Amino acid sequence: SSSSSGLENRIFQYIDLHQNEFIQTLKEWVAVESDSIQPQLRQEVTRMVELTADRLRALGATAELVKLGSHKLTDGHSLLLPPLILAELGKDPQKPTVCFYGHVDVQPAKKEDGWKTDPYKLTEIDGNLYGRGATDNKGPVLAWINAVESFRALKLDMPVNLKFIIEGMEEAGSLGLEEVIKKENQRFFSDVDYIVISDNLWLNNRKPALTYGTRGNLCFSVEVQGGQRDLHSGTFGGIIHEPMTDLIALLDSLVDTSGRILIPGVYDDVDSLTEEEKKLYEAITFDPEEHKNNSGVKKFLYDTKEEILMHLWRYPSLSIHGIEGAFHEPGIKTVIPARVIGKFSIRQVPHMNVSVGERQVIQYLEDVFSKRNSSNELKVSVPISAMPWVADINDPLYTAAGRAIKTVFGQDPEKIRDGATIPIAQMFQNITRKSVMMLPIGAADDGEHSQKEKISRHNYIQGTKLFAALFLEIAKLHGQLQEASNTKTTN
Ligand SMILES: C[C@H](N)C(=O)N[C@@H](Cc1c[nH]cn1)C(=O)O
Ligand SMILES: [Zn+2]
Ligand SMILES: [Zn+2]
Repeated sequence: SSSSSGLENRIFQYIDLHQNEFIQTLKEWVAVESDSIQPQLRQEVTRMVELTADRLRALGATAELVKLGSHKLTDGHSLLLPPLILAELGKDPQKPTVCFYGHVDVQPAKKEDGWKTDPYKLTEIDGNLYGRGATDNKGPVLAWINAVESFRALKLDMPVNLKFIIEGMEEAGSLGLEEVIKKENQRFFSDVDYIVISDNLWLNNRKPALTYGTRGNLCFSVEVQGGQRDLHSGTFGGIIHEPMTDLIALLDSLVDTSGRILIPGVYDDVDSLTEEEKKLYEAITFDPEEHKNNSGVKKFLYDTKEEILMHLWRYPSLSIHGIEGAFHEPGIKTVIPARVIGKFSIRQVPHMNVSVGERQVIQYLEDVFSKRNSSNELKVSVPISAMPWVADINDPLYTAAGRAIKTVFGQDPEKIRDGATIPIAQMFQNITRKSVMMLPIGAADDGEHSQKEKISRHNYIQGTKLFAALFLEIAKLHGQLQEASNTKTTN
């Protein structure tokens, strides 16, 4: 771009010339089925974490693998968590220290789910790189690494010190991470100035974004247990309370047809809408039609840009995700399942409280269940509770990122929130008290968690440039801040 310096142009040229190598590494990473949800794939997640640590070490970083212990599965078994990477590159006290957070685990994906390509074989079609984890989050993690690699390959001094915190359990709620952050607050995080996360998407396909808020996620497992084994529906159908019927009634009691959550008290702590906030929504560039096309559905619950964005960002939603134990194969199996587990979650918003939400939901489910006079047993558990996050957009870190975006994309960023969750964001902010920013590089149509997940070649490569430009902007900004604080002290 015309606003970039000679140094930036050299780096950008290097990145352009080496793009096929960067894509090859992404291909190798996508080939690892590092699905953190399915227990039988846990070894692959650990392998992916180790691969990432090796890559960081090849950059010259020190990378420590921190053990996170184990967690309990719904069947009562314990499973080891993959280790967490804490890595460091550079310790110059004159330079600012930027900590990058990312994850290398992925959501489950099978070809039979309806993928047109093998989800674990990165495939380029019309400039898009399809594969599980391409955008969520292996592509952005690699883009950051590629940016560092470019400085090193050109034998350029890194303008900032770097730290990396890379995990393998984000998609399962970042299990074990909070304890490490608390423990490391006085050590690993003590000299960190800024924390950057790149694990969400732009709001449209062309305009880059800076994200200052996300929703939280409170996940529930609702187990209904009848007898000890599945039964023939001809021999027992009509004379017992069926667990699945109870579960469907419970799940059906959660939201109405307009998407409103029916659990009493759920909306009590949602921030009220101010006139000032309303204006923010009016100014945002967002095309509901384009968003609808990205989703593949015929109609949204809301029509206007403002209503849609508010219901994604500042109002809670409840989604039903699945039922364990139910017969789901093709054909009919005339069975009455003995034990079924329904899974749903609430995307919480500021200033809803996680423990209050838990209590409200459990109380409501118990009330609905007791009215059914069922002889079955109900058990509700909360496997994941992730808080919503909001940051101060006026923080200097956002200024630096805005400048880097302008340099690489030639336009100012859209300042957005996101309806999804990055469990660690609010924890980082609450525990470390550092500036936290989300700087996405994926476009709105990247299809995170879907059967068409991709990152475009363009966004992957421009994203790599963006991170390189960010290092330079943070260093400049830090110099300015330092100078300003020195002048103040002298005066
Ligand atoms: C936005 C991010 N890439 C993501 O997909 N986060 C997950 C995190 C999560 C929440 N509950 C369980 N995992 C998400 O928002 O679903
Ligand atoms: Zn993610
Ligand atoms: Zn995800």
